[in-house]
Amino acid sequence: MKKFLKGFTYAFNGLKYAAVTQLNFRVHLVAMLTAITLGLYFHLSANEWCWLAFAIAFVLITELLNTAIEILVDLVSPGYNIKAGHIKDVSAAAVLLSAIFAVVVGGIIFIPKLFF
Ligand SMILES: Nc1ncnc2c1ncn2[C@@H]1O[C@H](COP(=O)(O)OP(=O)(O)OP(=O)(O)O)[C@@H](O)[C@H]1O
Repeated sequence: MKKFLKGFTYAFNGLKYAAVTQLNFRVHLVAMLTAITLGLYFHLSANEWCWLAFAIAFVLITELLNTAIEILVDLVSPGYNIKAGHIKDVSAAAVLLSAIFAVVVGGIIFIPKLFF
């Protein structure tokens, strides 16, 4: 049980590290809070909450994995290496795609409620 709880501590340390060191992660957290606030205000349906929760989790998870990959690349390849650059670029592209997906989901849910 102690070991199980320690696993949570490590995971929270990872979240804290990402929040402290990564501006993008903080931006995503603010976007998440904004989306949740709007969701509460507009009384979203269960289906809409599911899509929103999925989009939010998807972005945060890809950002966390991107951060882990950046750290790993810097660890194994501290100097300039074209492949290290490609790895970071591809990893960043995954975050970009997930963010576009979240914007599309947010748009589908909120644009009709905000403007029509
Ligand atoms: N070791 C390297 N060798 C070659 N190119 C690199 C290397 N490290 C970074 N790059 C290039 O520079 C870009 C930015 O890298 P960097 O590590 O600053 O990422 P970042 O997303 O700005 O990270 P952070 O969120 O820590 O600021 C990468 O996407 C990659 O194209």
